[in-house]
Amino acid sequence: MLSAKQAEAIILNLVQPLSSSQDVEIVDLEVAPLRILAASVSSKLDFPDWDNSAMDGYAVCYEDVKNCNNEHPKLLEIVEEIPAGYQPKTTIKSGQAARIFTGAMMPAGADTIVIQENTTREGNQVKIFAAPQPKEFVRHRGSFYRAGEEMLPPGIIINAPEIAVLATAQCTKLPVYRRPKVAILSTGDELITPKQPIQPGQIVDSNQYALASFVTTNGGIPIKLGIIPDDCQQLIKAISSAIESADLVLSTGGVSVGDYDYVEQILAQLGGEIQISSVAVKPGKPLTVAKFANGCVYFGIPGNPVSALVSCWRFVQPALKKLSGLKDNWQPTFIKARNRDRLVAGGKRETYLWGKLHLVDGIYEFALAGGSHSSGNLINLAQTNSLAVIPIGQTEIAAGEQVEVMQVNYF
Ligand SMILES: Nc1nc2c(c(=O)[nH]1)N[C@H]1C(S)=C(S)[C@@H](COP(=O)(O)OP(=O)(O)OC[C@H]3O[C@@H](n4cnc5c(N)ncnc54)[C@H](O)[C@@H]3O)O[C@H]1N2
Ligand code: MOO
Ligand SMILES: [Mg+2]
Repeated sequence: MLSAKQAEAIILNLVQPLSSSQDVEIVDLEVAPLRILAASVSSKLDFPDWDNSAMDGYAVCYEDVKNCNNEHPKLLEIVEEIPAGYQPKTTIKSGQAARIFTGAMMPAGADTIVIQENTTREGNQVKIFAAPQPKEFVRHRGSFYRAGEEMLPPGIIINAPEIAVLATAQCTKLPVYRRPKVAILSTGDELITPKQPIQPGQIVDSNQYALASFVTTNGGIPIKLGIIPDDCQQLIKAISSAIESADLVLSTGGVSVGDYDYVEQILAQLGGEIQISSVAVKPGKPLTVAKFANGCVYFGIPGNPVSALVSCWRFVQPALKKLSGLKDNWQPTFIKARNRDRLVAGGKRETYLWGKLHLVDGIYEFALAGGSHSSGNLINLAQTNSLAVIPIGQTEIAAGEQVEVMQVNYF
């Protein structure tokens, strides 16, 4: 059986990023948060575009004030007042100063700012009590950014800092990758929607909702195709239409060895190349992955609700990230943590136990979710932010020992 790492590598190899020429839409800056930039952004202007003052004080010529101190203050004549947004008119000469405020343009002739705390004002004059450093508190033109250089590279997610940069570049419309389309279907005769009255033997299709939420919070568009009974003809119809309409397909159920588990044979029948039919992980063993000629990658995800979400976190999320145009950081984040509870595993498969990471005095601690760690128990999965990983061959990690933990992150 494939290891989790091998399966991850196969999956990342199967998925190709959206095209930076065809799969792009132009959006307004206001709706750009959490989208992925599809092209490099630059500006025709330097930043800052003119020398300006970083402090409230006086713009002076350094040579005039370089030797002054409390005993020998320097008296300068104030020839102009420069608030932010005002264009200075006067060139500062030796013996002169301009009153200036944070963010205001430096006047010609001056090269240094003296903060007002080191001065006293006497009418039209200012007394300087402390020598500044040469060019102190001047933000020089182009010192943060040179016109024409790349400001933002393609393939990054847009958050508040990037929005600030884009606004500064006056980039009010920008190219982002379209959101990946992810078709979702639940297979199983026993499934009903949360709105239907429940009969004995039936269970609510929670996977459809969980997976749609997972896709949305990972930047994709979920296309919910509903519940498909364990019937070959109906499955063939639903699966082939899913493959035609989406970049990725996620189905749950029907991938194990039961008499009604038809998904893998249907994928092969529809021309899919089966790349993975099981992975040595618990939960999630019967994960089935196929690639279709149109580029669509199909994930046949085990039906148990915990297996379904763990498979999404471990294997679908990297695929979705790569597909979406993100240039790196596709793989989950693994960290070391101190293990609060005793953890046990079967030893035959890499085991994922769900729980919460806490940061205590700068050290991560993993707290196992209470209750059953059955892959059918979705109740104690709520509030999970991480999965403890117990390697193959290991059956126990004692409380207090170090454990590797996979963080369950959203974009
Ligand atoms: N003899 C064996 N039996 C099983 C094996 C095995 O190796 N040998 N593997 C087990 C493992 S591990 C898993 S995981 C499951 C996977 O089963 P399937 O993917 O075929 O899923 P189903 O049989 O259709 O359903 C399993 C379970 O999950 C419930 N389910 C299904 N869909 C949903 C849904 N949309 N929402 C909520 N719950 C759902 C379903 O009712 C079943 O209880 O196979 C084991 N068996
Ligand atoms: O692999 Mo299954 O997901 O153990 O329950
Ligand atoms: Mg089954």
